[in-house]
Amino acid sequence: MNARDANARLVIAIDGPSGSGKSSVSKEVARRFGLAYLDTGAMYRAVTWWCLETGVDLHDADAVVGAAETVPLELGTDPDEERILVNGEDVRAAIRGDLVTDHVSQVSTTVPAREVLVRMQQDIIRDSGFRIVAEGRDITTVVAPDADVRILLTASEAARLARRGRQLGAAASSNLEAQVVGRDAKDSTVVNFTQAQDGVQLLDSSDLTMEQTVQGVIDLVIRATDSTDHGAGTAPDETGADAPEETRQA
Ligand SMILES: Nc1ncnc2c1ncn2[C@@H]1O[C@H](COP(=O)(O)OP(=O)(O)OP(=O)(O)O)[C@@H](O)[C@H]1O
Ligand SMILES: Nc1ccn([C@H]2C[C@H](O)[C@@H](COP(=O)(O)O)O2)c(=O)n1
Repeated sequence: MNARDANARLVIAIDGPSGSGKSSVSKEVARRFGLAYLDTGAMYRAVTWWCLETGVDLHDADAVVGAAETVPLELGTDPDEERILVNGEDVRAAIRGDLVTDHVSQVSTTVPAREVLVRMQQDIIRDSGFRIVAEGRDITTVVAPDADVRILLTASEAARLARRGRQLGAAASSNLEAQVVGRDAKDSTVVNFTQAQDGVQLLDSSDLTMEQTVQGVIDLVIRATDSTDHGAGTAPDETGADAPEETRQA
């Protein structure tokens, strides 16, 4: 398999804790390889929003599973155009708000609800023609353990808190540490996204810029998929990233 072949299967699975850069990096990697992009965290958030909206008791596991099974969710996979509709309503902003962020772990720690969402995620990966970057907490281990490239993207707690603080700016909650570190602690009770499992490559982005992290992922993809391309570390399209390394922009 060659990552540059536009028809070849290429499933890239990326897991990691909150604020490690999964979404931003995955979207950019998807653009450069011409792949679809799946934000599985958005699915947990959308189900949480739907439960809150329809008065589902988040402590009632059966009701949460029912909501996961019936949520009228439309999720796009274009890395250039985020599309998340629930019951026809655009929920992109609402699902990132404090209310959903503070409650989402109640859905993500309901194991039978996870099973419903995992099946949906596997369907989306299949429907992409197996040409997709999927990111979350259990993609490398549960959703797509057979992915062509499996990466655990980490960053130190300090780096993740600083990034999330910068990202939210004035909108940052006084609860930021709980929203990042506390949420990871809750989610870690049902999935392991802190240690790389066998066959999963660890990429620590604590001291890397966004571009260096994107390039780090691209290098891992090329190494995993093209044995003749070791060390080339070049991206696959006409953006200039395909040029020899020394001619590319930093
Ligand atoms: N290597 C990096 N260096 C500096 N900033 C980064 C880096 N990677 C990501 N960021 C920034 O950190 C912020 C958080 O990144 P992102 O939302 O992609 O994280 P995430 O892992 O998807 O988080 P979550 O799982 O909570 O959604 C963004 O503003 C992003 O631009
Ligand atoms: N595969 C996944 C994706 C996400 N989650 C949980 C973890 C988070 O608390 C929540 C929202 O994710 P985010 O948007 O912050 O990436 O969903 C999960 O358990 N498994």
